[in-house]
Amino acid sequence: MAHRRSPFIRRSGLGCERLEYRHFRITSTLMLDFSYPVVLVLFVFSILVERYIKKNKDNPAGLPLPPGPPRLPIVGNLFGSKDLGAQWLTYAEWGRKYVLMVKLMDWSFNVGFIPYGPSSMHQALNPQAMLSYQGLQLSKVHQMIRNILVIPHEMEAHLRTFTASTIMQVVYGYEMAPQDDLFASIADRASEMLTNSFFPGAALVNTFPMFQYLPEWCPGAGFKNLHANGTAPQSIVSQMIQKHEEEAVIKAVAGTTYAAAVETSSSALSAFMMAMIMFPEVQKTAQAEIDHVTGGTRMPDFGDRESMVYLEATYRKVLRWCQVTPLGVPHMTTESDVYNGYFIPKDTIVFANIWFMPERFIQEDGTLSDDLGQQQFGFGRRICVGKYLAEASVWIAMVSILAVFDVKKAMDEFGGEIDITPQYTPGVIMSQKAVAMVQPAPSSTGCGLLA
Ligand code: HEM
Repeated sequence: MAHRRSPFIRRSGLGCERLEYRHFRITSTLMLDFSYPVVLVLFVFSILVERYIKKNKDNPAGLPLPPGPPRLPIVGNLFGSKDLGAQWLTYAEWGRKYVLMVKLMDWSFNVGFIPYGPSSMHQALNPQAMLSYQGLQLSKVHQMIRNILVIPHEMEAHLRTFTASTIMQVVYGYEMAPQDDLFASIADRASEMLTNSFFPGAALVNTFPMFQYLPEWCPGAGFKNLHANGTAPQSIVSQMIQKHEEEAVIKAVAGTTYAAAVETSSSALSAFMMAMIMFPEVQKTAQAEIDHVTGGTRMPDFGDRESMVYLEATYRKVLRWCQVTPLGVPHMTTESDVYNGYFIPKDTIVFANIWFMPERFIQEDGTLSDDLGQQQFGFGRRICVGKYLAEASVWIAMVSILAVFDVKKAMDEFGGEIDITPQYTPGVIMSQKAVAMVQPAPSSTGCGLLA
């Protein structure tokens, strides 16, 4: 039976490289003695033989691979996506055609991107711990509001600084400089490389372990000094040091957390700004609710969250409307497995395309599920550990911005509104380039509320 590979299921890039490298070496030796066509035939033949032997060993029953688009020898469907900038579109199309992907979610993949034992991280980010960060989050969000007021046209930078400075404090206990922080810029460069390297087609290493190769000067390496002089504020890193975790583990956890947190949270906030520009009536209703709860005389606080139903609905809708990680985070099978009669080879990379599947909110009996739209934080035991922190940060930023500003389209030099074309960046985390402008809302006293 002809075996075709599912679009969602790709061989590990590393596995392919090893295979190609081995054959390439054989090829180059043979090229000294034979003509090119002979070498080519031998090359392809050797691959087929190796695959046949391996397939029979791992899959003695000869089960088929899940259905998928036609694939090329060696590279599989590496180049199959015609939307390399928006892979989730192609994968959604393939999903409808070939696989009901949501069912694959039930798998228990044992993916170990990072040595994830440390309980410190889970303790530091669990719902109870969130109370201890509220003061920090409020101070960071108020700083952001002041920054927006001073330099309103650098909106994206302000959103990013807000998320980065909160995370730096929580993870490293490090107070970032208000602008151009050296460590933040180094960490951002590393994060950018990481988020662009998830897809098997990407040129860079496609898994998290790259963080263990980060040079000493990257965040994660400075913690020894902090510890030595005993002045480190409480943070995930300092707690791990106190528990005598291994240095490599601390680095991996800290670096991963920073990378996982900053881009995602600021992307969600960009989507919020975009939504406020595109749906001004929603903005007005949310602002009216905020003013009703605060009386327009103070900044909103976490204690107001339960009273702001419309804002809560807006928050949930924004996160669903613009899936920050439309393909989730790829997981890799550590063993060969069989699912619904299909053979899933070891080292297969599996994507969960969560980009647009309304069906996930409908139960088998046709009624709506009580899913609150949280799939953007992943699934199963590797679900986003920073979910509660992210929710609190994104919510407080949204409510604070709306309490103080009206969000509008930016103006060009002739005073005309600049139209918005939502654009998504490729990679594992997508973000929108919102062309936004803010001005103090008439209903509030602007930054006077922060005094
Ligand atoms: C809107 C913001 C965020 C979104 C949409 C988001 C989304 C995700 C997703 C989809 C995953 C993969 C889950 C899976 O493998 O199934 C993930 C993992 C992770 N996230 Fe987040 N995240 C956000 C914010 C944060 C924050 C603020 C932190 C840290 C404070 C964080 C830390 C992590 C970590 C450490 C992992 C890896 C967990 C593991 O592999 O076990 N994330 N996130």
